[in-house]
Amino acid sequence: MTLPKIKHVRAFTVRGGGADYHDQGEGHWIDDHIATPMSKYPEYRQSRQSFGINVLGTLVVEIEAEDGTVGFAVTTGGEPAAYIVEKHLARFLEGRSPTDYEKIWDQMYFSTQYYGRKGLVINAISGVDLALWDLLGKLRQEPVYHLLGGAVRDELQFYATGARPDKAKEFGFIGGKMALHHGPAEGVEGLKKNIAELADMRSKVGDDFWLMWDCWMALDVDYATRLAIAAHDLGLKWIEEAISPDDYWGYAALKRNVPRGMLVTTGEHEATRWGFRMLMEMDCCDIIQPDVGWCGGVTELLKISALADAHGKMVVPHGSSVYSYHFVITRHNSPFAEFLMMHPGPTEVVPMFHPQLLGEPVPENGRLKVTALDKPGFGVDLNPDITMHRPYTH
Ligand SMILES: C[C@H](O)[C@H](O)CC(=O)C(=O)O
Ligand SMILES: [Mg+2]
Repeated sequence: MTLPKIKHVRAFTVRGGGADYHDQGEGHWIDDHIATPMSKYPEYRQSRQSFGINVLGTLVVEIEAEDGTVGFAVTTGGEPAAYIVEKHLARFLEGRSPTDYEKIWDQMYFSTQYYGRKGLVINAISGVDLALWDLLGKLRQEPVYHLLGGAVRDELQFYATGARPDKAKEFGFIGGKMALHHGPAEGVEGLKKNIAELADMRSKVGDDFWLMWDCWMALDVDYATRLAIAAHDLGLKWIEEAISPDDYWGYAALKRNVPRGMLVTTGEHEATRWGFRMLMEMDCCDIIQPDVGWCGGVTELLKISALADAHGKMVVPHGSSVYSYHFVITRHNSPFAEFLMMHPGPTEVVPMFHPQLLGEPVPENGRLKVTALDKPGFGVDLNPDITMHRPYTH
């Protein structure tokens, strides 16, 4: 079957939540004194927005085929990513068949390698790749998870990330991951406060509910080791992104240092098969957490996950909403998924990329039936009520 060729690629920016989920209003749990690599500067300790965590905003990529069918995707990247898509990447798609995603990915990656490889450029490539898979699904009238090999189970199971694992337990999630609030610059006092918060939450959720810590790259190996040892009796299931994503040697040391049974996880700020290969060959962690919108998109994630499978590692993508769900349901080594609680409290379950997507499924009782994904492409629409801006054209 010959599919219509790609006619046009467009890139837009959007502000306010959605794929740039750190772009939230005041009083949100996601910006409340969370430990970061910038916490050593007291003036940037209370709020991540103070050092610019939300400067980029959301990137929307639309790919229109000759028959008028439009695939789209959202990721983090905003205006600079829109420039890269319009001025550089679009040339590798227009006039081509949407079936040629391997060649398109290869050309996007190698043509930008001299200024790309990780970060913003790979976010832009991911956005294009996801929009391409959405288009392919729409043209073939099949959900993306069919195109990835089909479901290996009937439903997705989720853990929730947010400040209220006790609420997450009530909502039926299998675990709760909290942001760590105090980093090394807050000394022993801060470390004690961290442990007290974990102890308080453990007393609320009971012994068997998973509790995890997201350290958002804020620690060093020594602090992370001391924290892990202190948290062991409180049943901490995993310690996430404890140190800089560039410090593969530190992760390998941390994995050797943590108490038996505690898992080390990382990878949400890692990209491509080559970055993840490093994490695996150096035995840096137990679970890798690629963000589908930041690691290179679905085309690259398939390679990363095959590598992880061969290394006996689980792949539990970071956030990524529907882009993660359509992948996780197709992989045996992705036994559960993350749900980022975007309600400010967070005391309600709301769609992760609200308000940008329409029809975005949310877990019920911590689960999502595969049938919730049974729509063409990624199964979501762009909300026509959001204000989109197209800063560049080509
Ligand atoms: C809560 C974390 O600091 C971050 O905002 C989200 C994240 O890293 C995750 O969901 O994982
Ligand atoms: Mg994380």
